[in-house]
Amino acid sequence: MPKVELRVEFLFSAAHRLPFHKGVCFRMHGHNYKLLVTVEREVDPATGMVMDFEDLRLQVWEHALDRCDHHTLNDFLENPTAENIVVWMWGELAPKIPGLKEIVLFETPEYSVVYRGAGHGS
Ligand SMILES: Nc1nc2c(c(=O)[nH]1)N=C([C@H](O)[C@H](O)COP(=O)(O)OP(=O)(O)OP(=O)(O)O)CN2
Ligand SMILES: [Zn+2]
Repeated sequence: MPKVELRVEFLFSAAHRLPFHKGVCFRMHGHNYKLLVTVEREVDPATGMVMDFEDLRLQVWEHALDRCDHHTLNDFLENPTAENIVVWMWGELAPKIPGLKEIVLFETPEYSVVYRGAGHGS
């Protein structure tokens, strides 16, 4: 069966401060984050789906976003840069979501990070 990438978009809000930042991000502030989660699997011939979009949505909220949305990220990440947040999310989601392929985290509409797991790239 063909492999297809399935992607779901999420929006959440969180507060953070960057304790090692030399600029204004040292101070507590917030972002409306956008998250794109991609799963790649073979299409199930019985359902015609990689997985149900709704199942992926529920799993991402349960395993990662419920900890983040309307919370202070410094409560569980020492230095919650976008890079550290996306790596933390990967660690939470990869064991639960077979075929997790890519996570993209937008901290602002212009600034984003992409992570595909430790085995990807050099
Ligand atoms: N490589 C990284 N650089 C920066 C990060 C990061 O996580 N990784 N984070 C920040 C700050 O969190 C900062 O808040 C980023 O947003 P900012 O540039 O302040 O843009 P805002 O939209 O929040 O504010 P405006 O003043 O309205 O532009 C910095 N760098
Ligand atoms: Zn910030």
